[in-house]
This record gives sequence, C-alpha cells and structure tokens, in this order.
Amino acid sequence: MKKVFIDGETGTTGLQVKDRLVNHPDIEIISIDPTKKRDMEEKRRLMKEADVTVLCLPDDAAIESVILAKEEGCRILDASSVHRVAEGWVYGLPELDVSQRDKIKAAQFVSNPGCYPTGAILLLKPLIEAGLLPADGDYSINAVSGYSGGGNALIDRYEGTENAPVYGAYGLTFNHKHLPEIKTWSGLDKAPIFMPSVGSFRQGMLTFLPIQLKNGVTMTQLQTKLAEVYANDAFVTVNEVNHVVDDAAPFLTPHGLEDTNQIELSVLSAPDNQSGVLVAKLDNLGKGASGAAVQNLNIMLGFDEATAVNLR
Ligand SMILES: NC(=O)C1=CN([C@@H]2O[C@H](COP(=O)(O)OP(=O)(O)OC[C@H]3O[C@@H](n4cnc5c(N)ncnc54)[C@H](OP(=O)(O)O)[C@@H]3O)[C@@H](O)[C@H]2O)C=CC1
Ligand SMILES: CC(=O)N[C@@H](CCC(=O)OP(=O)(O)O)C(=O)O
Repeated sequence: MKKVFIDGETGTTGLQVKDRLVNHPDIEIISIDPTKKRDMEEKRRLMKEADVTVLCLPDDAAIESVILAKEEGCRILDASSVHRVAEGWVYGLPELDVSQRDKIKAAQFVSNPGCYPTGAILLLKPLIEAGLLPADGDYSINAVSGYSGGGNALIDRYEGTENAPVYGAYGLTFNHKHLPEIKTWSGLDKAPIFMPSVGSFRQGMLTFLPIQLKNGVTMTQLQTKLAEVYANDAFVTVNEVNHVVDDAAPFLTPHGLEDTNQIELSVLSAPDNQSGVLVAKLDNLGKGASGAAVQNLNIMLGFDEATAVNLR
C-alpha cells in the first residue's frame, strides 16, 4: 500500500481526488485533522509519511507547501497553476509525447495541467510537430467551462442565491494564467488569443481552435495525424472528420464525459477541407483536474495509469 496526503482535501479538486482514491486498491489516503489544515508542522509530518502529496490548494498556499517538500525531499503532485512551466518540474500530461510517462514516474515534482491547456495542447502539439500547422501561426482559442472550474467560490455563486450569468466570457484582458503553459507545451512561438467563458452547468468543457490551412494541407490530414498519435492512449478518443457524436445533436455540447478521465478530439471541416475547427471535449474536473491527478499519481507510484481515474 502506498500513502497519499491530499493537501486541500476539502476543495473542489481535492474532494474529487479523494473520491477517486477511496476506491483505489493500492493507495491509502492519510488525512489532516480539519482543524489543523493550515498548520505547517502538521503538513510537514504528513508529507514525510506520504509517498506522494497532492496539492489541491490556491496558488499561494501551494508555494508554501512546496517549500516544506523541498526541505524534506518529499514528492509532490501540484494541481495549482504555479509550477506548470517552472524549472525542475515535470509537466503531468502523460500523452504529451512518448517519453512523458517515464519523466513523470521518475520525478520528485510533477505539475498537473490546467483544464483548458489539456485540450489545446493535445490538439496543437502533434500537428505543429508534424509540420501540418505552423509554430508561428496566429491562433485563437475559444472555450467554455462548467462553473466548477472556478472552485468553491464560483460554485457558491452558481449554486447559492446570487444571480450568476447563464453564459459569461472572461479573461478579456488576454493574460489568462493558462497562456504560458499552452504556448510552452504546444510549441508555439507566441501565445494565442484565448477567450474562455463559463456557463451555468457544473462540469464539462469545450475548447475550440479555428483553423485556416495553407500550403495544401487538409483538415482530413489533421484528423489522420491526431488519430495516429493517440492510437494507444486509453483516455484520448479522436473522432472521424465531422463526426459530432452528441446526445444533443445537432448541437455540440460540453457534456457526456462528466466524472470520467476521457478527452475527445474532433476535427470539424468546412466543405473546402482547408478550414474548420478543432475541438476538445473533457470534464474540467476529470481529465482537466482530478482524473488527471489520479492518472499522474498512478504513474508516479508505478501502478496501472487507469486505476480509479473515473468516478463512474
Ligand atoms: N476547479 C478546477 O476545475 C480546477 C482547479 N485546479 C487548481 O486546483 C487548486 C484548487 O482549486 P479548487 O479545488 O478549484 O479550489 P477550491 O477553492 O474549491 O478549494 C481550495 C481548498 O484549499 C483550501 N485551502 C486554502 N488555503 C489553504 C491552506 N493554506 N492550507 C490548506 N488548505 C487550504 C480551501 O479551504 P477553505 O475553503 O477553508 O479556504 C479549500 O478547501 C487551485 O490551484 C486550482 O488552480 C486545477 C484544475 C482545475
Ligand atoms: C471557470 C474557471 O474559472 N476556470 C479557471 C480554470 C480552472 C483550471 O484549470 O484550474 P487551474 O489552472 O487553476 O488549475 C480559470 O479560468 O481560471
């Protein structure tokens, strides 16, 4: 049995990591006394006892906990956004390339990806690497997330008495915290324009990447490459061109993957086969956060990566 301490166990991400690990046959959760959850010496004690500590904390608190882990030589999986392009950290996206799982397994410090970057990077990186899309292209990403992406604060707003919008675009100063990781791990020369939004549903996410192809490359070629690259990745599905599978057809919705660690990539082509939209669908709390965290924990601890990653 391996031991895991979830620092931030009562937050949105922490609770979902806990719910998954409760069913894990090879992991025992060690919990902090709720009255001591901000006590740094108690955290230090539990970190030392744990094989891996998962940080499900606001960014400032994650930085403080990492100081402890460095002092004690403990292993960390950080779900916050502070270490995703940091020196000395491995980016916890196992499907990033063929060597990523080995890097995650060997690492002391692994950073869990953000929910929006997970979709954007899995779409962009292999296509740029294959020369089908330019690294110096002018990309725009539009996305919509369930309100749980905003943690307890936004959940309270949507599920409480406050008047929350059915739909709201945000990040309109174009410096969203996910831009550095999208740029770095996709292999882009410059950051895209990124316009996220939130809707009045709890979980689910769509990330849209409009594409205008040049030099005779076709949307069909993009789909073929994505299908080839992710053929052996259990959590990535690549749909046929224009194959919008959705219970709500003809609408493409953010729904259908809630409480799973799955991500679905679609290539929607205009009739000219030279333009269209690439789409990633995932659960922002699943492959976008807690499912991915458990997948990474499994890899770090040497278990089958699929163990307990889904809630259903
Ligand atoms: N929600 C999402 O979809 C995703 C979130 N993340 C990341 O995960 C992290 C957690 O986010 P999320 O779960 O949404 O946030 P929440 O606000 O839902 O939860 C944060 C939790 O951390 C606790 N906490 C705050 N400060 C401390 C501290 N110093 N020591 C111990 N516990 C503390 C809070 O307790 P209290 O309520 O008492 O303040 C709360 O339980 C963030 O860094 C976020 O960026 C990553 C991917 C997706
Ligand atoms: C709807 C909403 O507010 N979403 C969050 C991102 C959630 C996520 O991916 O979390 P971290 O990058 O914090 O880990 C946002 O846009 O900041």
